[in-house]
Amino acid sequence: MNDIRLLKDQQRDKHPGFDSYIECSTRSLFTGLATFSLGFAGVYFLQQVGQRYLPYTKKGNILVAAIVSTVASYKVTSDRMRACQARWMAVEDKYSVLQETLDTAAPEGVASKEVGTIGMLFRAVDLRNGGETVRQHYIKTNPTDNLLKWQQLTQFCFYRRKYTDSSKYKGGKVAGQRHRAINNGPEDTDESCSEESIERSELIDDREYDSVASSAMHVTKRIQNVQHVAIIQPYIKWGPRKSTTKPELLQQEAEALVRSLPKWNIELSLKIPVDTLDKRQLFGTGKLEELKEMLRARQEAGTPLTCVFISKGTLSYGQKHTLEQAFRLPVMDRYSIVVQILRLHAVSMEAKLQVALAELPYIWSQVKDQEGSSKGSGRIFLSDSQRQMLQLRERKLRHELAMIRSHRELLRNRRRQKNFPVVAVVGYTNAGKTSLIKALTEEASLQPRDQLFATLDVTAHAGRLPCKLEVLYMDTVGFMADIPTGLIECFVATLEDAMLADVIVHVQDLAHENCTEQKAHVERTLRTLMRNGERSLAPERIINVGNKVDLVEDRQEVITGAVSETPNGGRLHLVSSKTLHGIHELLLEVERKVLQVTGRQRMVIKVPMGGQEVAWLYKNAAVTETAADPANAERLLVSAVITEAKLQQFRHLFVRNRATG
Ligand SMILES: Nc1nc2c(ncn2[C@@H]2O[C@H](COP(=O)(O)OP(=O)(O)OP(=O)(O)O)[C@@H](O)[C@H]2O)c(=O)[nH]1
Ligand SMILES: [Mg+2]
Repeated sequence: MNDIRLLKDQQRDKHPGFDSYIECSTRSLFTGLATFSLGFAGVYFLQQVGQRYLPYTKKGNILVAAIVSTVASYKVTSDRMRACQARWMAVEDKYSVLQETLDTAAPEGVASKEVGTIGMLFRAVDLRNGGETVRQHYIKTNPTDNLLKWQQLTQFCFYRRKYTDSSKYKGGKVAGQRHRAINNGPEDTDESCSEESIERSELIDDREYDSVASSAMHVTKRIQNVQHVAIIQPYIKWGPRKSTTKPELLQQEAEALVRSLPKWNIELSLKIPVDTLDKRQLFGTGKLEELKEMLRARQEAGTPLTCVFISKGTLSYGQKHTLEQAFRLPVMDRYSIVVQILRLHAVSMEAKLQVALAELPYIWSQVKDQEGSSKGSGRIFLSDSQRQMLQLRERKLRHELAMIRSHRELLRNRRRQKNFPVVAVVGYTNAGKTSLIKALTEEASLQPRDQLFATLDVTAHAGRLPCKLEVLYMDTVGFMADIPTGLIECFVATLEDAMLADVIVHVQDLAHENCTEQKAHVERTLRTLMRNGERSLAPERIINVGNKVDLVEDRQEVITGAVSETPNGGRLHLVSSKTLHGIHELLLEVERKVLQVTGRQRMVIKVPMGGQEVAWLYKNAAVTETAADPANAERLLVSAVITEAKLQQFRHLFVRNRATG
């Protein structure tokens, strides 16, 4: 008995529509039974009424009634059962939109657990007829897709299974190369196929890992399907754990996170007061019932919800499980939504590896919660080999990242040798960091986007200061409050460059209602980062910039408020990266700070025409202008920005030589 219950629980976990399917089939059977009884009684009665015209015996009457009612009951039951199956299929489809995993118990033949993209289709239906049902279902649910596409997809599956069967963890470079070629399409096959890059791609494109990750977080690599999301922002109304940020603003941020994912539509957005964020079902029983009812009513009214986003940093396994059972929809938290955004926006290999590493603490915490809270059944329960896979993956990711970082260190040293002053641009996500760098450097290729975490790679962009000195602006990953530290820690290393920069520009979004809180959060994080780093957050290295001033021009109180919040008498530079208002003044300030912090000075040096001095200056200082000396035709006036050390060297090499010579 207990075994059956356990089996049922497992099925429930794997198939969210299981319960309603059982319910629906039971109803169908009873309806069939009722049809039989009523049909039998009805036909028998009619025969009795028409006895005069139907001259056969009572036994004959019973036989006719039994045949007619059996046929009717069979028809009703089978129609209803088919409807139940169709409903289950639809529910499975909705659920599996977020989970591309495939039942490991899939029968031999078409399916393999390596199949990713169409895993959800395989999962939803019986495969025993070689995928024919799948094909029918696919064509029915995707009327715009043709058979060709279906064939391509199945081929893709077969190839993937064929070439990825030799486990990536056992080596097998050739298999890996093919796997990668298939995975990324032909355009990627030209890429360098060095051992390192292949190994890194294998780490990123690991189907076995993907199935664990998608069941723990509901995240996927390829966001192809439209999602209909209900956002619920819980907030503590009273007490010491009450957030300093207004719930409306938290809710807005949650909405902005969802809007950062293409094809994700917000169908419903609510903020709900709670006593604590730690309760197993998060909300009070009455509230939970109300929410369940509301979501159900929405679904019935034709709003096709596909997931619920509870805007809390991390939900424990127990909370997630309870809420998923209650809502009958996948539930995501801030961590998993941010991971989904990061997966989407990660372009460089370093960013991809970092996102991959950022996912692991979450999966481990869910496994730990699950083991602590239940008997161990359920979706993300890990087998021993999956645990080993995760541990090995973590080690490999750390190793690869360390390699990339040592390369980054090399680049940093090279930059130092070249003596480029570095200006890091930091700030809350979406504050306009990329836009500001675009305005400062006039680099057309930069693409600011109205999305959270649009920039995930630290990139350097050359720009010229008004004195013609060349500087490097570093674009960085944005900060965000209420993101678990485990997630951001992985990106901290990319911020190392920013922390070691000569000058730090802190961009603030003046048009954002929560500007003050955002600023405080960035400063807190910077202070923590600096504590671990080599340099301090001295005020002379910081330039505070109030961006998007064009959006608040008519709201003087916003500007006055922001200016008065700037600490230690520091100035807040009001700019608009869009209209370029205030950009020139900001450049002058960057120049002033760069010269001050790096000990550089602007000077005009008289050197002999055609001498070694000019070449030396070009190599060791930033020459901004040269002109003939009006007082002496044999001399040249060289305007340069030069460090104190280089100036001493120049004096030592040329001035003393000249004096002695
Ligand atoms: N009106 C106005 N919009 C701006 C200004 N600066 C940036 N934006 C807009 O703000 C949005 C975010 O700009 P980004 O430069 O991508 O912001 P970011 O800080 O780099 O964002 P992340 O990389 O996602 O952290 C874009 O839609 C920009 O067009 C400005 O001065 N005025
Ligand atoms: Mg950016």
